[in-house]
Amino acid sequence: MRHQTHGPGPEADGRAEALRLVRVTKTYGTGGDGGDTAVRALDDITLSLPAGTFTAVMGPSGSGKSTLLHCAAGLDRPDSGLVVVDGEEMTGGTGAARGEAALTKFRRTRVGFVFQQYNLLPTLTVAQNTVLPLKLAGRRVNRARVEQILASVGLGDRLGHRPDQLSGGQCQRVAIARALVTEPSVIFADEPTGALDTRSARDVLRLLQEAVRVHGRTVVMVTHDPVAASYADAVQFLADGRLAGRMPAPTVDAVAERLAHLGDDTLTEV
Ligand SMILES: Nc1ncnc2c1ncn2[C@@H]1O[C@H](COP(=O)(O)OP(=O)(O)OP(=O)(O)O)[C@@H](O)[C@H]1O
Repeated sequence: MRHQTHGPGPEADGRAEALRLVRVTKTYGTGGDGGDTAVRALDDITLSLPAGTFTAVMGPSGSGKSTLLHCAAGLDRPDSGLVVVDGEEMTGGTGAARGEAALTKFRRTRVGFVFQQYNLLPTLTVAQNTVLPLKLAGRRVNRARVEQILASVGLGDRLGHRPDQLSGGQCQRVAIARALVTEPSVIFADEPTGALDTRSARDVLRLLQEAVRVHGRTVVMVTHDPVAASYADAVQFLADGRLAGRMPAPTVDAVAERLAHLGDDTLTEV
């Protein structure tokens, strides 16, 4: 089954580039290249995502998905290579790298996040959690606009509730509203449906599609679930820290089949 977004596909010409990674490398641990304890989580990743597209990132455990997301989102710094968001270099391993404060400011205006565990502040209401990124950025809060966004994620009647009064699916919908409120170029979602039941997961995935189709955002989502990936315009596969193919218009079966053979491909490539 394919979950169409009805938006333009990622192959459409003439669209701005929302995210570009150029030769991004990230190694954890010490020992340098070839060292015993060093793990090369990302190995020379070059990737371009057009604006207004929904991409799922998939691969075996340890293949570098979270590291890719974190480096692309400016939550972590690559050792080398460039990350360009909305035409502007966010960070790099060279002298062009931004300072921490500038990077934080850049993140607040250009990117949004949706995490598996929602990351809502428990003492704040739904409305307060949603406007938090605006407050942190010192931006004006347009109350009507916030209410409109919360209504669009089905929480128009829950503005005063706190996270412990909500279901997991509702919490994730608050997180999506929070990611939309700053009107970022790119929304990064790390296993956004990992803690949800099937129905809540479907609602969240449809909202991510709407973020692309209605709000014009670019969504990059890490997932283990072929069903979740089938909501995206394309799947980018990773294996051993390297890109391992791209699948446009993914179906559940095709994604599952490709995942099952990712290791084979890696073997035949070396
Ligand atoms: N902070 C860290 N310190 C040391 N090694 C790390 C760190 N973070 C990740 N790694 C290693 O880097 C590699 C890639 O990890 P990453 O978490 O990006 O993979 P993943 O594909 O997201 O895995 P999973 O699907 O299990 O979440 C793995 O070998 C992992 O052990």
